[in-house]
Amino acid sequence: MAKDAAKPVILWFRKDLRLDDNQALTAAHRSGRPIIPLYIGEPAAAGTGPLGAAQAWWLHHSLEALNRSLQKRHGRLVLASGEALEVLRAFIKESGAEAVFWNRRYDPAGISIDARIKHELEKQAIEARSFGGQLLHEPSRLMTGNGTPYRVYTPFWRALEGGDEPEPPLEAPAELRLTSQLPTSETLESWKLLPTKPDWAGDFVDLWTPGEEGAQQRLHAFVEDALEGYKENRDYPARPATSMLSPHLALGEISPARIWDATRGLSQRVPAADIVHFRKEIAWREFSYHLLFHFPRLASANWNDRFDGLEWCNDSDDFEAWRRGMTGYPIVDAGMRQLWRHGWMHNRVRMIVASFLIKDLMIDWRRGEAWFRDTLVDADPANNAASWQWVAGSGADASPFFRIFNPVLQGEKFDPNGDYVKTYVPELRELGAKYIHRPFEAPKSMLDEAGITLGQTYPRPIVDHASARNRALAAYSATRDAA
Ligand SMILES: Cc1cc2nc3c(=O)[nH]c(=O)nc-3n(C[C@H](O)[C@H](O)[C@H](O)COP(=O)(O)OP(=O)(O)OC[C@H]3O[C@@H](n4cnc5c(N)ncnc54)[C@H](O)[C@@H]3O)c2cc1C
Repeated sequence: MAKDAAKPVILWFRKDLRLDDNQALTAAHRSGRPIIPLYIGEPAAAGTGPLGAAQAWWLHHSLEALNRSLQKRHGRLVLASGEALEVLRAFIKESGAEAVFWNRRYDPAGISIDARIKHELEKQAIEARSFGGQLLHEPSRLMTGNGTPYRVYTPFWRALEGGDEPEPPLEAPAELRLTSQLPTSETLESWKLLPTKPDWAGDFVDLWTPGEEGAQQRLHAFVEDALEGYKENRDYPARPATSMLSPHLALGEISPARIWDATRGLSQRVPAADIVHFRKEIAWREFSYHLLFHFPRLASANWNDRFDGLEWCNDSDDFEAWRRGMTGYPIVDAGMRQLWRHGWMHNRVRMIVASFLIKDLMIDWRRGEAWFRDTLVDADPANNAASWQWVAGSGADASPFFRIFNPVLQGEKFDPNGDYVKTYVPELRELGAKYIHRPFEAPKSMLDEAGITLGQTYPRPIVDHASARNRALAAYSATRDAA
């Protein structure tokens, strides 16, 4: 159907808060039609679920940054809240737009909302076009030889690595033709995305610069300074060794194709092993989305239903101690406090704290997943659920349940001098490396010298790891027997 080139196209931003490598934006630009850049605050009840508090902070700043980028191109972002279809219909009516373009999202709720919207708009003869770009490849692009989805990471990675290269990223259009009469926007302040009393996000700004410029800077700095040595260093939480791009990816301020592209042509300078290992992590994100897309129940149900019979303890005091970083295991407490302070946690430590919650405390992985969803600036429906299920042992290609991290040995291996612990658990700062991960074994004289009184200035362990491990293995074995 021929469309009137003077009629605007609504560019609906979602988890793609960028102008760079934005397929929907480029298509809207190339259509020659004036653009209405729109972001819709969709209510949790519409199916998308509530936005986590930490990510709400990020979203506020990211929308401001996107607005600034649009202002540089003589436009601005229009904000509206409500059910997406209703909002789009109102804007279509007001502006006379004949088309709506967006980039696809791949979480189950997003998919069903978008499918319905597309159907309804097309019924009204509105052109509704969706594009890729949140992932390197569409989740159905890579399938096993039998045409079924992958359930194991390594063959998935081989298919990704051996298949076609991702499409080269698109440059942001230098100029944009935006409608001269933009519809009225709600104010960002009225959305109340920022915490007020108390402002627990005060330290976030020390670490993060939301928005696509911040994402590009982070990528550049990582490729220049940390990619070399990534394979070895990435497991040590005290080293600034990983990209910290996850929150930027979560809201689409940078595309995976742009990141992938930045790792091309570096083989003269950076060992291939580091480049491949970094790409493999990007591929874990692809794999998580592949799983969520093909097995939507991954988000909330045990992927392996054998785990449905596992008897959880779900003790509320233990859960609270874990959330607050007061378990008496320094590496666990450091991780949980890093999460409070910066809305982010190092991957190695995420694995340790998740294992501790699930196996040492026997608390259902879904409670941990929900807490992470609320507190992580990079909360991501696919990565979060897939990773929690990976640690629990209930997921696809998961770590076996009986592989239970010892929080002391993990700390000693990956934070040998205790630098990471000392950053986030200052009350242990004066303790030497020998006992920093096991203060409960330190001689009293040494604790006195370090100003530590166990049970007062720092907690005693809330569980004994060896007994907790036996309890977990017994619970697991009972499930197996029942199966
Ligand atoms: C219990 C648990 C929960 C997690 N929840 C999330 C989450 O909500 N959001 C999230 O983005 N990641 C999650 N992860 C995965 C991982 O911890 C983070 O992606 C990573 O720490 C982000 O730091 P980075 O950007 O510096 O990673 P880098 O090491 O620089 O890796 C680059 C990118 O690759 C992807 N990536 C890296 N590791 C993984 C992984 N194990 N699984 C999937 N993708 C990965 C991320 O997109 C990351 O930004 C979780 C891991 C665990 C164990």
